[in-house]
Amino acid sequence: MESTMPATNSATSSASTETVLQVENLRVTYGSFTAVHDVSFSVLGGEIFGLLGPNGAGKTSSLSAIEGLLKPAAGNIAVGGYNLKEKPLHAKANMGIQLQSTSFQSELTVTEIIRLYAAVYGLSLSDSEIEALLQNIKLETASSKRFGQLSGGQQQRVSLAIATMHKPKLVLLDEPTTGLDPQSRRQLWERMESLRNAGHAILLTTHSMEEAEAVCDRIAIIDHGRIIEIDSPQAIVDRHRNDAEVIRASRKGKITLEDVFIGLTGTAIRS
Ligand SMILES: Nc1ncnc2c1ncn2[C@@H]1O[C@H](COP(=O)(O)OP(=O)(O)OP(=O)(O)O)[C@@H](O)[C@H]1O
Repeated sequence: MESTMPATNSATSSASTETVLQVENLRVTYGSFTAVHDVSFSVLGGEIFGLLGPNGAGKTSSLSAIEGLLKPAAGNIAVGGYNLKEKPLHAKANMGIQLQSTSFQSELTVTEIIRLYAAVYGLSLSDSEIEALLQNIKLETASSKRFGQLSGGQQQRVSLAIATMHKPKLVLLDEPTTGLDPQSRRQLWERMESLRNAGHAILLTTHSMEEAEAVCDRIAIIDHGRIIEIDSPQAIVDRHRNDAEVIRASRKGKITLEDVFIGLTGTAIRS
């Protein structure tokens, strides 16, 4: 079993001591197939934590279990101190889940969608609060545009704003920047960092090593449903820079996180 205690490193300096998400011995099965084997990790307030892994490694299955969308075969998940099994409503009230853009009604305007989801969270937002929210995501001039008319980056910003409007302790993002251009990706990274700096815990899945290095304070590399490394990106690179497989994977004369990732998970294409 991996240690559930975060390693100490300079990248986690904004992290608080509050464990916002605790995952212990999580197991997810589909029939007789075990997709996630005894996965354990924790995420602190003020920390961005990334789950990295090849296709089919078990990232989405782990996230879905944490979101309460699928029932784990075994293990414990606690959010904000509330056990998801025993206090599901309390645990879920502490989570903000970024929905895919396709989940939103494309014919509604941005303001209508924000009002709709505010109501779902039991929030009543005044016009000036909605205006402030739109300003915050630089969409003040797009309030009456239909959601379907927004660019991918704008849709992602609305989606993240909705996921965080009830100020959840834990924010869950499944491949949040896939398909975005570099400008939109940078803006989203800045939003994540400001959430982190405001004390939220952020758990994201990503295939991007660049993203992991740029924004994640710590990462877990998951392969075949098991965590094989957990630490800050730099500490993981430093720990494996002399591994023969990592040196073999190196392409640019210096060891990158991607080289370590390939060295640890292999070069075989996953289904
Ligand atoms: N509903 C399902 N029924 C059966 N097997 C499933 C189901 N969902 C996922 N799996 C399998 O579980 C394993 C983990 O899948 P999961 O989607 O969690 O991986 P992932 O790391 O998110 O992959 P990707 O990067 O491709 O999104 C894979 O082998 C996948 O085929």
